[in-house]
Amino acid sequence: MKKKLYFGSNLKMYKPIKETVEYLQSLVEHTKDISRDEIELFIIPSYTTLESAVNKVDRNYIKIGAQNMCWEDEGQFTGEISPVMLKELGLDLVMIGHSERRHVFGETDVEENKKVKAALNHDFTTLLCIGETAEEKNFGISAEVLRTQLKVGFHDVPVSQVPNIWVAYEPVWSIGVNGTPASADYAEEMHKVIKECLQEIFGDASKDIPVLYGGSVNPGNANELIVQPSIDGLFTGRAAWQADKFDKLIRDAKATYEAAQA
Ligand SMILES: O=C[C@H](O)COP(=O)(O)O
Repeated sequence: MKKKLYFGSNLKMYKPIKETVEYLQSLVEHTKDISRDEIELFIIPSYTTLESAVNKVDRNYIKIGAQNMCWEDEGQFTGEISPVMLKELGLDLVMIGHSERRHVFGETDVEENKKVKAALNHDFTTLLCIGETAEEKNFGISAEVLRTQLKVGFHDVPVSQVPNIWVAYEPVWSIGVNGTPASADYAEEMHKVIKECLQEIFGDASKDIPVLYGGSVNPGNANELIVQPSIDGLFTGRAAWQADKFDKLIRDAKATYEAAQA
């Protein structure tokens, strides 16, 4: 059966307001003929651009999200942004536990769990990012690491909230300018581990949770990744930051997936 494909990008700490809005508007123009029953498209720009982005971009075509969020509604948390503040902007989704939050800023699985629960309780689509480091991979404990991140990250999350849950698998060693993309076989193997673990946590309801691959996705590997049975979408950084190039990557991947289903 043909599944809906998910394509998204995290803009990290790139693109100020004007550039972000132009990029989003251009991405809408490029992709608006592709049925949103067949693809889900989302972009996660920096905080300072969000108000302009939600006001100036047609969100029938693109969901817009935040890159991080505090677990408390308000309080003595200098420098943090609360779910209430993000809700006020009318955002669609919140990303939790991106590799750079975990490994540059030291966030823990327990903190990600608090954020996941807060985001779900505020009715955001909640994208939990997980992934093992190179060292963990070398020790042969990738599956154990992913299972831990999922079991702690979704601890105490009721099955009723599954419709708002997305997961991105981004091996830390595959991300960014120094990253090495995971092979399609390796990514598929890890996605299977993730789907089995989600089944343990949420039962059959977990079948509706999209699991996206991220980490040096590019025009050279997107097609072989998207045809893997356990990969539901591509979470892309650098290769998505020009609207015309991202549009082409999406169209090529979609066509390759459809050809493989025929
Ligand atoms: O959030 C996106 C990931 O960090 C992937 O970034 P990248 O495609 O530039 O490696």
